[in-house]
Amino acid sequence: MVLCPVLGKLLHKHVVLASASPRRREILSNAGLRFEVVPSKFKEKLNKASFPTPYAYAVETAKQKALEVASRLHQKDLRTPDVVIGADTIVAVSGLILEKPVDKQDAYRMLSRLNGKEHSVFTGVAIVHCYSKEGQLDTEVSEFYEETSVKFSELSEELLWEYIHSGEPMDKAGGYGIQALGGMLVEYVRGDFLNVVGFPLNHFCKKLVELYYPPRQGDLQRARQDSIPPVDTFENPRDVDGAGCMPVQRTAGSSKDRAEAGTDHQAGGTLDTDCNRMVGPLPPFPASLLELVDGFKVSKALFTACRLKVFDVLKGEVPQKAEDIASIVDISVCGAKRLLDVCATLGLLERSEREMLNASIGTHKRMIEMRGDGQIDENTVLEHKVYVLCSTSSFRRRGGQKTPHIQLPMEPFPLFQNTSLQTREDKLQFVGAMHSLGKLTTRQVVTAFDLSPFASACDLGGCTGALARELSRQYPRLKVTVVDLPDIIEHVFCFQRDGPEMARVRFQAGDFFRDSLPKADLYILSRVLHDWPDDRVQGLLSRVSSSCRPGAGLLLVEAIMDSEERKPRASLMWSLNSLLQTGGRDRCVADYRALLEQHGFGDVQEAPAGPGLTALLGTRVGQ
Ligand SMILES: O=c1[nH]cc([C@@H]2O[C@H](COP(=O)(O)OP(=O)(O)OP(=O)(O)O)[C@@H](O)[C@H]2O)c(=O)[nH]1
Repeated sequence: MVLCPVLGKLLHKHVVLASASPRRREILSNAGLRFEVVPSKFKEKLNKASFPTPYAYAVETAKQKALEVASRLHQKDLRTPDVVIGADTIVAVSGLILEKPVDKQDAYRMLSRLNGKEHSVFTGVAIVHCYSKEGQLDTEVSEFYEETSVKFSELSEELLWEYIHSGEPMDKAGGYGIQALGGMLVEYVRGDFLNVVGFPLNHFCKKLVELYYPPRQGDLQRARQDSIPPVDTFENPRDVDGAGCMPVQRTAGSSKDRAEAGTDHQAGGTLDTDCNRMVGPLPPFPASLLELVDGFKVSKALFTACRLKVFDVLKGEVPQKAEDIASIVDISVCGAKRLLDVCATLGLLERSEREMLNASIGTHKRMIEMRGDGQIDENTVLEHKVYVLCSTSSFRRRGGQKTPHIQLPMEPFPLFQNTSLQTREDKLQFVGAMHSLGKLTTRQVVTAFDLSPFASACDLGGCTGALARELSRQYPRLKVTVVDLPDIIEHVFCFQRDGPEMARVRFQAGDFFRDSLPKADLYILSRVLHDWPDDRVQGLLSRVSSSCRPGAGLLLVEAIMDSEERKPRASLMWSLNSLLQTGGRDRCVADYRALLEQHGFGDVQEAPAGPGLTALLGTRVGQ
């Protein structure tokens, strides 16, 4: 997993580490970077005296190491790498530069110099961007160094020799390895520890930010003025991508990078006028705002349980099973399970094994009922349009029949047939909410896996194309088709302005349950399956599967529940929500894996895809 978002910028590039150092390899791969290792053949014998400072020597050596690898790979007619990283670590003490000892005596000389003193460790780093122009190698070199101070204790001759005989000093700058036995020699370290070990990861990430998100004039001033970053308000769908709704972001990458990605803007950085403006570091995820937005669902679940007299049934403190409670209060078993799960996760019920036990809300019940009655009138239902179906009647068995599931209309996108979403304004508001919500995680979704091997993608139920836009931005060769209902596609223009990435995005109005699916190397179902009842999910996956050639991918993105379907709370709330609105449900990873495998997708991989979301990527096996 990539923790530092800027490392994601290198995710789709051919990155080469021009180093034989196992420590550098470990530091970078632990950080989530994917790269090839090609040790440099550059001989480290530059004339030290010709450099004004020790770090200038380290930086030049790092640069020469990286350039040697870049030109060797280019000449060998291998694929010219996109980025080559070189590094050189040295120790500087009393005006001397110490590199790796050549033998034990040399190690002894070095360690004796360091004994009882403070010294500096410098690592020079070169990041070389490579371009092949008409067969010629063109490079852009960025370089920096990091300094760390290290103080050795007073060490006895005996200890020094014992350490030298361990063999550890031989491949290490200054003759010691701080990360292993050599750590015992060190009294203190001031600065970046990893820099001593061989690679200043923190400074490296900062350098990438500088390269990929160069500051624009006015940013600093704006940052000072905007103590609270502006957020999407959901008020006017046209604002969603409009100016002023997101913190201003910078355009990424070198000019070549941007040209490839189709996001080139004027050098020097004028305002990024294409509308998504998600190219910079990810804006903070508005978790607490979303919690507030969804807060009414929590009280709604409580009031509903009260009105259904769930707590009365349990007041005898005799544990009851969900099935029994369902039967007593006359609701479907499926509805009871989900409502009780939510009540349990809210702490309103205690769970003992597979049974439910009333918790301590008894004495407060009147207050809850009074508030609940005031607000859950079945006609007003908290005046929230999307949640209009959530009333006690939604849980009732239809027509007194003992059906195990709630009966709900199963036409495509029932929300659009919901009486509360009849006007164009209502629909726009709903699509706008979906667009804003989707946009919060598009970047994490499209970078959860390296999708660069795919040439075409089809985002089924892709709504306004927020995900498609980000896909196109991140994968400059990818062509994306968004399929959604005509009612939704009709409103796309309200949310997407033209921009270079949109040239590779096309919209197809249609019903993915009925109409033929466009051919693609990768199909995407992002937050779609949970909206549909099981038979519809099976039908949709089977349609996708038969549209896939062997090797094609299917990317599922969903909020995942734990295997017992007891947490997280947000997923339980979503699952209850899905049941009430569309008859769907959220699932655990094993269920989604099983679904993928059942429909011919193997090698299923799993990765986080933003707050609360998980992505699963399966590959269609041969038919
Ligand atoms: O505490 C520690 N200090 C230094 C090291 C390791 O020392 C070497 C430094 O050598 P250099 O920078 O020339 O790198 P090489 O190993 O020769 O690999 P290249 O192919 O990149 O030239 C480096 O490996 C540090 O990791 C240490 O481990 N601990």
